[in-house]
Amino acid sequence: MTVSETRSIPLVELAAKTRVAAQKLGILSTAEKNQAIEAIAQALEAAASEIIAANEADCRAAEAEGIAKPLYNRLKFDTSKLKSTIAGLRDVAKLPDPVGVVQIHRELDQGLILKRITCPLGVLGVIFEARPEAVIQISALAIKSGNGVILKGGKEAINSCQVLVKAIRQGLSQTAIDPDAVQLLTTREEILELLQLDDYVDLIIPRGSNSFVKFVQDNTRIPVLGHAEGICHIYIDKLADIKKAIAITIDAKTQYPAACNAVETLLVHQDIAPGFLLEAVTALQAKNVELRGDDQTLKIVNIKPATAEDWSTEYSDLILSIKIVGNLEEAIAHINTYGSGHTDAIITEDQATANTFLNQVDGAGVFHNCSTRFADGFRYGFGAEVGISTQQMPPRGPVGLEGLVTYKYQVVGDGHIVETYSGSNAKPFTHRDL
Ligand SMILES: NC(=O)C1=CN([C@@H]2O[C@H](COP(=O)(O)OP(=O)(O)OC[C@H]3O[C@@H](n4cnc5c(N)ncnc54)[C@H](OP(=O)(O)O)[C@@H]3O)[C@@H](O)[C@H]2O)C=CC1
Ligand SMILES: N[C@@H](CCC(=O)OP(=O)(O)O)C(=O)O
Repeated sequence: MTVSETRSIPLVELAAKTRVAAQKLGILSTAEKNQAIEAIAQALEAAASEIIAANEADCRAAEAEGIAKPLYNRLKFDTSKLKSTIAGLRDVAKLPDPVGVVQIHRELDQGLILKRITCPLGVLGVIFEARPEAVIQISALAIKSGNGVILKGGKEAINSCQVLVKAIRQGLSQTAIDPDAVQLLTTREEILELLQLDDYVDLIIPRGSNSFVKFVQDNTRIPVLGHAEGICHIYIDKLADIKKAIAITIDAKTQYPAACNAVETLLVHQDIAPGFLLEAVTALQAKNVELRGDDQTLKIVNIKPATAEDWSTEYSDLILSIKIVGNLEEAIAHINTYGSGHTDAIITEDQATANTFLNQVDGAGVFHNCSTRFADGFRYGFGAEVGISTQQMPPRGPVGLEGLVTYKYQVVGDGHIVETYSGSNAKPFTHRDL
């Protein structure tokens, strides 16, 4: 039985309760929020066997449905993943509180003081794929940033999500935070309903395909922070160190092929192509990567031909397309045409070439001589991430605590009026930063 089937109240009431809980949460102290995160960590540890059993049930069902191996690996939530996710949760508790940060403190005139102070957004609606650790990471980030959250995970992870949210709410019940601050939805129908609740939900974060993110944008008045697909590239420059290039390519493709920051297309400078490709293809095939090349590549190595569709495909699997380019400009043009603004890397020992790439590739992450798989909130020191924003406006890339707060301007005077500062005798502002 799903949570929605057992839910006794309409979604609008559930969202209203989340909003009330979030309003109380938003004004709690850092210590109270950190205590709540620790209580969740302990509740998850206590529920470990139930969590693992629920996930095993999800994995069995997904296997019976013939889930692809990389997606199965993303769904699988074993003891070691649980332990590392709980460690990440405790890392979030150690991070500075993103709420109440004074970003601007300025005297406008004597006794008239402006402050810009960060505050929570309110209630977040986060829709994500079948990745159980996302439940824990997003809940922790929401709590620490003072926000309520309504979660919806991928259908394959339904049992895992239910048990995890049950444990999180159980943990919260021992703390100053109302468990209603964290809610779980389980069906697509509920998402459609959620999108209409602009009186209760302040931000929708869809993690999914471009078409799903667009669907959400087209069907809600709530602001949307899109986390869409990752068509990530690695450009192997003519002055690349071949050893580094191969190690980075293998990592970016095979370390977690279903992740959105895995590489999908390799662009290779024509001058280095013969030497690099012979070695790289052997190494990639040894890791069971299926390779698809353009006409130039096929002249050097015996792999499948790529079609035009390959350049705009996110495989989420052990498949990699390869294209030979004449120069850096061609590589940048290809990425800016077919990429998804997620993460792209250049491998080169030439700093000037690297700088041109880092400046001219338009994306949330531009990397030099390292794997695209570093695009991740935990690895950036954010403790965890809500996901990786692929939109142009901030927050962009891995979204951590700072991406979940807004700010307000606080102005304190002592009877000050604007009339004093206008007209021919206008008093000048001091505009002095304090
Ligand atoms: N940038 C980022 O941080 C992330 C990007 N992605 C990208 O998302 C893409 C797809 O990932 P995938 O695993 O297939 O996830 P899906 O797109 O299949 O699912 C993601 C979530 O969206 C829901 N959903 C999908 N379509 C609809 C719809 N039409 N109406 C309502 N709900 C919908 C799913 O619900 P249900 O399961 O119930 O069908 C699930 O909860 C990939 O390109 C991946 O890179 C994924 C995660 C993070
Ligand atoms: N940052 C994460 C990947 C981001 C993410 O959520 O991707 P996805 O596997 O598409 O759900 C990681 O490096 O594992």
